[in-house]
Amino acid sequence: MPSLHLEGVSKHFGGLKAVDDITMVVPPGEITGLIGPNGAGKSTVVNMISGVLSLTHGDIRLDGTSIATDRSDIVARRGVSRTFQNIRLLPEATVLENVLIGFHRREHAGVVANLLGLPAALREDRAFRERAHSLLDRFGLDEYADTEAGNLAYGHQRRVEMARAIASEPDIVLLDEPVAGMNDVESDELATIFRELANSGMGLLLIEHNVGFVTRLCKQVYVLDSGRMIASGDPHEVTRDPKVVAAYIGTSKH
Ligand SMILES: Nc1ncnc2c1ncn2[C@@H]1O[C@H](COP(=O)(O)OP(=O)(O)OP(=O)(O)O)[C@@H](O)[C@H]1O
Repeated sequence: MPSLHLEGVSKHFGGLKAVDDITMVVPPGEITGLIGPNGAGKSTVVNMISGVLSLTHGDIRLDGTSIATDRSDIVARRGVSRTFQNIRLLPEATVLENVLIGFHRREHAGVVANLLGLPAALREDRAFRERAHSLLDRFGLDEYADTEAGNLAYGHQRRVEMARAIASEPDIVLLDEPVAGMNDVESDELATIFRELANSGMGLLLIEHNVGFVTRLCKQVYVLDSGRMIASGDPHEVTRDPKVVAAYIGTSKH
């Protein structure tokens, strides 16, 4: 399973260095954390990895191959998938249909075969539906398979987004604040799923405000503040680092 490397990555918006020369690794089979106060640059990092934003400097490599200039659909096809901080489901499509969209990367039968309804496409469709149901089951959503996604409670919508993100069996998945707005029971359930995904070999990058959640789950954590990487390493040590404490209570010098 490949790992993801960010090397000297920067993003400038005019004079603002939203991300400034950061280097980090997301290894396979592990949950890696990316934390930092509001405006630190976390979403900008995710947007650069996933091909939504271009880089000002630096390189992003997946298994040694640069993906830094790839468009977002290519990045997804190469095996890097993501969820969004603000849920992006098709609200009028059913939960099952939303998850089926996630299989796009693995579609082999081809667009023409699909349009003509040829047997290979039909078989693939059946296989995808079965897998989508088992994913929904894993996320405790199967009873909602035929419900319009927009009618689900917020916490359930977030789960649908995660099911869709892992439907393509990505090598790396970027989770942008997955437990925001969830209670402890819901976040514990997700923590179990995240551990299972990592145990299956997937590399997870967890972007979170909830430092306790990150500390419990991650082997390695990176801390951003005003675009700079101010600490990285074991989460228990990093969260005691005076620079990190200062950044979180807003006393860091910029
Ligand atoms: N498209 C943009 N144009 C100009 N500035 C931007 C743009 N996107 C982000 N920024 C700025 O870059 C900085 C980093 O923002 P970013 O959203 O990456 O932070 P964050 O750590 O994800 O914050 P939060 O935790 O609040 O989501 C902020 O100062 C933000 O205002």
